[in-house]
Amino acid sequence: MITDLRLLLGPRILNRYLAWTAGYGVLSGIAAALLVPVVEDLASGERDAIGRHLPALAIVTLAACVVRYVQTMRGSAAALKTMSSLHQRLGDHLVSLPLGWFDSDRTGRLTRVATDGTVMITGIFAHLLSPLVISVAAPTTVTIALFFYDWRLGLATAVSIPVLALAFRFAAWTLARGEARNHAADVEAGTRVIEFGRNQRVLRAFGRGVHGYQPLEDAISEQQRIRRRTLGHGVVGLSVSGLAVQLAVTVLMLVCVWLALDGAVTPAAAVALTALAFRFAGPLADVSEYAGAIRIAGNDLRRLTDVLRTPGMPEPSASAPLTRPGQIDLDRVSFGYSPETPVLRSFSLTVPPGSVTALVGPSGSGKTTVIRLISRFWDVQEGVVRVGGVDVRDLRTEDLTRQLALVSQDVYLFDDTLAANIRLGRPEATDAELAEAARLAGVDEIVARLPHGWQTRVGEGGVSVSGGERQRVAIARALLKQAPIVLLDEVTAALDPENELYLRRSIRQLAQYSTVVLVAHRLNNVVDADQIVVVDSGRVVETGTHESLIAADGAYARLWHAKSHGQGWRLGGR
Ligand SMILES: Nc1ncnc2c1ncn2[C@@H]1O[C@H](COP(=O)(O)OP(=O)(O)OP(=O)(O)O)[C@@H](O)[C@H]1O
Repeated sequence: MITDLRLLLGPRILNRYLAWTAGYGVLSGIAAALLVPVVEDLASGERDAIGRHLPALAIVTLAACVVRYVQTMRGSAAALKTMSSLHQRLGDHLVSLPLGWFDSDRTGRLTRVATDGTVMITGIFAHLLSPLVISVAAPTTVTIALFFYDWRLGLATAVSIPVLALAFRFAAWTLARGEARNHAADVEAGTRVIEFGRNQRVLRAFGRGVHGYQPLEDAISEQQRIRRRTLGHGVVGLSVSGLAVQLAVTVLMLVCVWLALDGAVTPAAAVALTALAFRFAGPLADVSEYAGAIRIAGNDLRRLTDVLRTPGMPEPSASAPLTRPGQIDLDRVSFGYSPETPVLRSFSLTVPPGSVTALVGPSGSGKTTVIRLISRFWDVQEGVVRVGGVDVRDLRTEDLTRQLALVSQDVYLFDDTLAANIRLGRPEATDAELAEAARLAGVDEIVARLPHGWQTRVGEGGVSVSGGERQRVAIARALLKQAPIVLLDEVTAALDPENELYLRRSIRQLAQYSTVVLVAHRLNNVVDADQIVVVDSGRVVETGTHESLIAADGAYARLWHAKSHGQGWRLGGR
């Protein structure tokens, strides 16, 4: 865990904090140990004796107060730094991860880590680490001091330490193991709740929204079962460690009584030593709880640092200069989402600057994958993808995204106003530019219909506007961005004639200053393209204009005729 904390805070801050905390623990142990000679001095009845150890106790107590102050301030600073840097570092790192990393299970775990996990980790400094270090440092100091009074008492204390350590380890282990199980169950239940909320429409359409959704119910009952079991195990662990502490105190008290009866220590010292034995055991009783809580927080910390250690896609420190602005090349690209199932095989394609290129082909042939590779959501396994003449791996993410505007079929709108959602493309755009993009994409019509016009919030995911309208907003985003390359991934698939009209108008506008790559199912949307690329089973099987491809009477012509006869997609005699 310390290694994980170092990764987050840097070694200097953490080591200094630990040193101040241990220093406070040692000083408070010394202060407690000094009580024995002070009590002996008082019991001696001599006036002069009072001044023998009292000043030392006062100095040590004062020093402990100062160290405690510094230690608390450093703890708060470390907690604040952790809090502020956690989300920042997590966010920075997440954007460098390939999109394949974000499967639904990981998203559920990430949600937990980014919310409860970060709070727990911040709490390590505020509530956990310092009591734990103090609970260990103070009793260790007391044990050493006890050796100075009487080696038998020191020995009894020292012997009890490994027994107590074993009991604490056991308690911490039961708590942490239980938490790991709880965490897995919480993630599963959380993921199912999100799925249930997001997919209400589908569930209701199939009559499952009202009568319950079995995977969610199963996940919740499993979560409850695991929590009950964890609670039981945790109680056993804490009881064992509590019992061990009581046993240690009893043994130490018996040794004190025995030493007093034996005449080895005065009765006053025996009373003070008994108090010291309690001082030794008191903090230890808390150790198992702190250690358990620290282990639990440590689990969260490990999950977070696991995310931070997941290698992102490598990035150069500076982007290579663009040699052919607006051009896209895929040069003998091979790619599969998993190594055993290749999706693109030696795929080559050149999209000249300022042209409109349409990718067509049967479902699952790899068209969307081409768009994703151009956007560098994944890295290719073989070959090169070039944007503006440069390998996308030689461009920094911000430089690559500046080159591209991507509109996909499943548009996500943020729960904000329409204006804010469109401005996502280019926040610094003027109001006039925003209005023009909105007009071209037909968003102004939506605005006129909404109760608060431009200021209407569209709800999470854009629930208060229709699918076709969301599509228009996404097109407006792309228009406003004025990127050199626009990628449109099956944007026409779910559009009614009115929305499609706006889309065609927008594409014409985009084509005036951008290279446009369009994945299309409806062939009537591609007839005007400068270049039509027919993709089948991850390969380019034909390239040309609508007329030349019809004349060639190949795969495209078959598609075209099949469509004309309402037979759907079919290529290469399949
Ligand atoms: N994230 C993913 N993980 C694993 N496999 C994927 C993923 N996305 C797509 N695939 C698979 O890759 C293949 C190509 O998918 P792709 O979406 O590129 O095809 P497409 O031609 O765009 O299909 P469609 O026209 O139906 O959208 C398909 O077999 C698909 O199942």
